[in-house]
Amino acid sequence: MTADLKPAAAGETVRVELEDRAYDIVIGPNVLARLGTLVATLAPGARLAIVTDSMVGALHADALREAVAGKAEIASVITVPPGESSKCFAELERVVGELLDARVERGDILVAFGGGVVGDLAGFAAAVLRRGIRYVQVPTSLLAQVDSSVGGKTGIDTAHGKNLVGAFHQPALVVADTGLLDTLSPREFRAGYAEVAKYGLIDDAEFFGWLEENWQDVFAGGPARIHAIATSCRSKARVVAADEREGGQRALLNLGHTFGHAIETAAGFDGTLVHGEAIAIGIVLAHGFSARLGLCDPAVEGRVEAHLSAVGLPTRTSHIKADMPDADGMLELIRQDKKVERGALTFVLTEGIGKALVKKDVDAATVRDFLAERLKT
Ligand SMILES: NC(=O)c1ccc[n+]([C@@H]2O[C@H](COP(=O)([O-])OP(=O)(O)OC[C@H]3O[C@@H](n4cnc5c(N)ncnc54)[C@H](O)[C@@H]3O)[C@@H](O)[C@H]2O)c1
Ligand SMILES: O=C(O)C(=O)C[C@@H](O)[C@H](O)[C@H](O)COP(=O)(O)O
Ligand SMILES: [Zn+2]
Repeated sequence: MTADLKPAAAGETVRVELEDRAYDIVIGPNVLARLGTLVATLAPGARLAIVTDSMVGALHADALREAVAGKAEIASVITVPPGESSKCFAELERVVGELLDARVERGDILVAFGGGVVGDLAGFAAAVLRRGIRYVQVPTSLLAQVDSSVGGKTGIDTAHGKNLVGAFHQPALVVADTGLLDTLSPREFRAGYAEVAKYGLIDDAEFFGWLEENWQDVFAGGPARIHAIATSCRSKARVVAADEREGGQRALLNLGHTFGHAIETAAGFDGTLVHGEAIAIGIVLAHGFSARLGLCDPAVEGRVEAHLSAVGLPTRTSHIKADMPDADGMLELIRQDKKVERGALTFVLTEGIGKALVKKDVDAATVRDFLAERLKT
């Protein structure tokens, strides 16, 4: 462990600079204990409505109750089933109904206590309830701590694809207690790691190199893990502050997602393939496709795949399902991507490690031919 990681061991606060909607991401071990004080400062007298999933609730709801005891009243605790299938209209309707039953008011605060599924669903409920109430993200998975709790993308999936119904609604605060990750399954930790590696691949080759050297320490916990989470949050906060609604450079955070979301949708939202795993495959495909278009050296894909595969992530569709749609079927799913403009495809591609770029007007037939080849591997 290098000496420069020591200050981060105690944690760090990252600011998302968004003028009157700026907020802090408080990162570190035991920061959950500060939640009551932080919320009472943010909104004195506000009641809290907690949204969680049954896995996180069973493990950590008591700690959350303790953290807010005497500081803020809990109006309601709403529990959804764990997993991607909860990001749907039916669960949204149920959550909103329970919030209204509890007479949660505009001045109250919703607390999204869970992984990215709870964060996206609860954030969307907060965006639409009484035309918008404030919410606090308390992310409990690695993926949620490094990505989904920051930036205000909220929403649900439909049969047409991922995140197709939603809203931009920034949280008022993010409290990422890194100690909560100790109960996360190795599979879910690995899935979140795909989004950590993504930040290095977008624009920070040094961070990617550091991950290649130190990923085992990140998995083990301690200062390296906190360093990886804080570095990821700083990176995302910078991009979101510069382009909140994805008019331009925020699309870089979608590296691996055009292929990845299509693969995740094709696999069904049943847990066969979780988001981070689909993104790992999508990241490898994005690098391979960049090489195919002559944007980068083919060796780059090999380096990326070697790292993701070393940590235990899937990197090929054949690892997952025998009955994936064919290349035409995948292309149809890709056409639902939110970056499509006037029917033309946009991909986040790369010129090398840490050199991602947004490429518009990508030829659909070239994508189909590339996929036809790759879906066999
Ligand atoms: N809004 C965004 O910017 C953004 C960014 C990335 C991903 N996402 C979305 O996030 C979702 C994926 O998030 P995820 O990977 O956190 O999945 P998730 O919310 O399904 O959590 C993964 C699993 O881990 C469990 N879990 C969470 N925290 C735990 C803990 N501390 N201990 C034990 N178990 C725990 C959950 O119950 C669940 O079973 C996807 O829907 C994806 O689209 C959104
Ligand atoms: O915050 C962003 O912007 C991202 O693209 C982060 C992604 O990791 C995340 O999966 C996001 O939900 C994808 O957004 P979408 O707009 O492509 O649905
Ligand atoms: Zn993602």
